[in-house]
Amino acid sequence: MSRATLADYLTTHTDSTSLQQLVIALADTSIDIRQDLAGGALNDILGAAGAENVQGEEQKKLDVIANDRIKAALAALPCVRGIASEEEDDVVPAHQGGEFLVTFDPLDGSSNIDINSMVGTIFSVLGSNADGPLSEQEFLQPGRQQIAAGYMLYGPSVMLVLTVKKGVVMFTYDPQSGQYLLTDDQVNIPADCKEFAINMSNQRHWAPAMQRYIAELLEGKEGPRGKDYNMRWVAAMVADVHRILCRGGLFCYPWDKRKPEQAGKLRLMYEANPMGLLVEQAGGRICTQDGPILDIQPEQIHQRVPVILGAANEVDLCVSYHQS
Ligand SMILES: O=P(O)(O)OC[C@H]1O[C@](O)(COP(=O)(O)O)[C@@H](O)[C@@H]1O
Ligand SMILES: [Mg+2]
Ligand SMILES: [Mg+2]
Repeated sequence: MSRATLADYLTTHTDSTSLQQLVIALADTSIDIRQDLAGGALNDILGAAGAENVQGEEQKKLDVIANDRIKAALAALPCVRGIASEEEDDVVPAHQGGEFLVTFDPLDGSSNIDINSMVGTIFSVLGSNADGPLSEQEFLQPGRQQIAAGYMLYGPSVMLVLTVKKGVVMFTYDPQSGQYLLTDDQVNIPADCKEFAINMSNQRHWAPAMQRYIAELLEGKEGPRGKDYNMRWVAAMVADVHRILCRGGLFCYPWDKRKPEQAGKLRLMYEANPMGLLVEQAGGRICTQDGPILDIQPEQIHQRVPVILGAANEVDLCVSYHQS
């Protein structure tokens, strides 16, 4: 059976050759990151890098390696005006005449590296008409304005999942041909589900509305929801969202009272917005307890948000509990 390559898909689904080049460049970096990961301890990629990122989180060696690979690949493209990364303190200028801004989480789920479990790279593409020196202000666009978004998932197989706002498609890396080949063009998140993902160890710290919503799921058939729910938690948003794009479900990373001043754990520009565009393009929903994430006007590039995403009816119900 002959399958479309990533390049074939891009040629037929976007008129912009520069966007095509940009996505191909990101795909190419994932092949290098895959090689880094494949050697594991043999490649000396495990463990801490010995530094913290701007958000005070310990950087793993692979956070830094992946960040440097993606930064170098994007900086080489004339269409890229600037980048913002979870692992960079400030926005990084590339080419002043470039039309795209790229934000990314070079390695999501980095606590999984040392246990040889799933990780990924998440990216978002925004436009810019600005000229003159790059500013952080240009990046502060609501998620709905994204031009494209996606992720590469490094699991038993390597996958690239993409939206150019024409639905969501999944490609699987074929080591024999060295190409990403189209393996799913019918990605859809059903409105109802029987599976949820949340870090239950934080339960006692959540807002009462979130505690009530999850408690009712746990009551199963005997409770108000009248059905049993299964639970999963990979500790890498990229892998949890991938499961939801494959077989439905709900994912939450809510606000918690240990750090009341911090809106949530996940990053708006590197995680929530790109995943949000994918989820909405697949028919799902993504919200904070107050409403749609893709409508949030960002105030700064490293901003965090609480996240409730996946099956539309579950997201709506969970949000409604916070409003009563
Ligand atoms: O360890 P916790 O609190 O369950 O958090 C897991 C969450 O943290 C994250 O790993 C954060 O991502 P990074 O690895 O990019 O910092 C999410 O992917 C994931 O959902
Ligand atoms: Mg992350
Ligand atoms: Mg990361």
